[in-house]
Amino acid sequence: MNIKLHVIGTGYVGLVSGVMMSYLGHDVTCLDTDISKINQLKKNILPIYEPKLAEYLPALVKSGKLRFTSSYSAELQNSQAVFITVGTPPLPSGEADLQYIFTAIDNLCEWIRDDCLIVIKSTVPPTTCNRIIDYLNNKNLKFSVASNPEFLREGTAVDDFLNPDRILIGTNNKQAEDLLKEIYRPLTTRNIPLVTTDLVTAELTKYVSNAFLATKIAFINEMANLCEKIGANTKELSCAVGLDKRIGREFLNVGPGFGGSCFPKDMLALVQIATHYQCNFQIVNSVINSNYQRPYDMVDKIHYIIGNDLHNKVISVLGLTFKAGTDDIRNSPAIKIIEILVDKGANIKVFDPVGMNNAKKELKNVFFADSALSACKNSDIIIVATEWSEFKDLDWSLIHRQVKSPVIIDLRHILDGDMLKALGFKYCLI
Ligand SMILES: NC(=O)C1=CN([C@@H]2O[C@H](COP(=O)(O)OP(=O)(O)OC[C@H]3O[C@@H](n4cnc5c(N)ncnc54)[C@H](O)[C@@H]3O)[C@@H](O)[C@H]2O)C=CC1
Ligand SMILES: O=C(O)[C@H]1O[C@H](OP(=O)(O)OP(=O)(O)OC[C@H]2O[C@@H](n3ccc(=O)[nH]c3=O)[C@H](O)[C@@H]2O)[C@H](O)[C@@H](O)[C@@H]1O
Repeated sequence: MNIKLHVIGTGYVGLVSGVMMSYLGHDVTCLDTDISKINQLKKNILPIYEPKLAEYLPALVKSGKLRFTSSYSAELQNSQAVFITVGTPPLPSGEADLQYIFTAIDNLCEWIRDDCLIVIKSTVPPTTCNRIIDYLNNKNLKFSVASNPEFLREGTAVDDFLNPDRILIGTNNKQAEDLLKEIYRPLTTRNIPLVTTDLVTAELTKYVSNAFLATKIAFINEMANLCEKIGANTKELSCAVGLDKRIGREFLNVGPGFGGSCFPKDMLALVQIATHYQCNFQIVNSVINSNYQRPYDMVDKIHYIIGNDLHNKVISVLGLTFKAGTDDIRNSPAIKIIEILVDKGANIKVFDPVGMNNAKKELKNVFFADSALSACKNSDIIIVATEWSEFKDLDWSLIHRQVKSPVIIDLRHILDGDMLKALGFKYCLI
């Protein structure tokens, strides 16, 4: 059965969810108050870089099953469910800022029909849905509210949407549950697990999942520090440890620390939630502190290799986004490392295959090269900060001839160290 839906917010989650729910057969209107984004989308231009998404957009728009708008209007009266996917950034305290959620709710209420289901897909602290219900009740409005947290990752969002490990829906009434089950039926008929819970359990599950994944990363990064001192091979260690099914290989890749718009903010929000309920979260706090320290450790390593005085040193940084496959630089460890190095007086040359435009808005006093090769010219040290696969395929022999000093520090463990050493590079891992 095709269902009429609105998706509020066309960011990394809203746009993917809107496009893909339309692909599942529903009639979807994506609404964002950012007019420039909507104007681009109306011309079939994606305002974000997300692999595969562009393959779906034009045909769905042409078929009339996917529409874009920048205004809350009477068109909302057609919708049976409205998914809210606006941002929930951290306040200075770390608590999630819910202002965008409540603004969206205020705007919606004027238009949606009485039986419309409001679905919160944004990551929100437990009890938020109940708070929304109380807020609506105080205005004498009786809309149903459901929680449907999203687990997709940037860079693989389309595949993650179509093949999730689970779909999670939190509801407090059967009609809401049934409608959400119907919306996801094209996926659940393929045996994708659908978990139903109450509202607060669904909301908390999202934070616990992100916190567990972030903990795995911080844990292996800490172990990598020991590997380096002892002379153990971190990559082999991660593989061997991860082969234990109880542990699992995923999220054991050593790197410069976790970044992105979610892990860092959700860890802070979880601590705030725990504190509110007088729970002392020692593990989560340690993970936050350990990850905060990580870029500084990376800079110490650079000092160790090329000396304490960074003035007159040319440092080439390959990769600016918080991970490969996205143009998102929010909380990117690469950006943090560069900022620390700039403060120390280093000359920084940078290149990223898709993140340059976003980085230009953020980074000051660095040289933006137009290719990886050009970024590496006359370099004293090359830092690989994001795991873009194209960095593996660079002409390293040519780069070797053009650097001042042939040193590479591979923060992502993606390059072929033996090949680079054979070319004459000093190849360092973390
Ligand atoms: N980025 C990701 O990969 C994932 C994010 N999440 C969660 O999803 C939520 C959204 O995250 P992103 O998509 O990254 O955010 P984003 O910042 O990319 O997009 C949010 C969008 O909402 C729009 N917006 C804000 N207020 C609005 C309003 N009142 N009406 C209509 N549009 C409005 C903004 O213009 C923006 O386009 C957050 O809670 C996040 O934690 C969950 C899973 C994955
Ligand atoms: O709530 C969210 O926003 C999303 O957050 C993460 O997705 P995302 O941030 O897009 O990307 P990840 O692949 O999880 O990477 C996060 C960070 O951890 C780092 N990472 C990841 C895996 C690893 O083994 N090592 C590692 O350092 C990445 O480089 C990146 O900086 C979760 O994986 C998603 O399930 C969740 O929906």
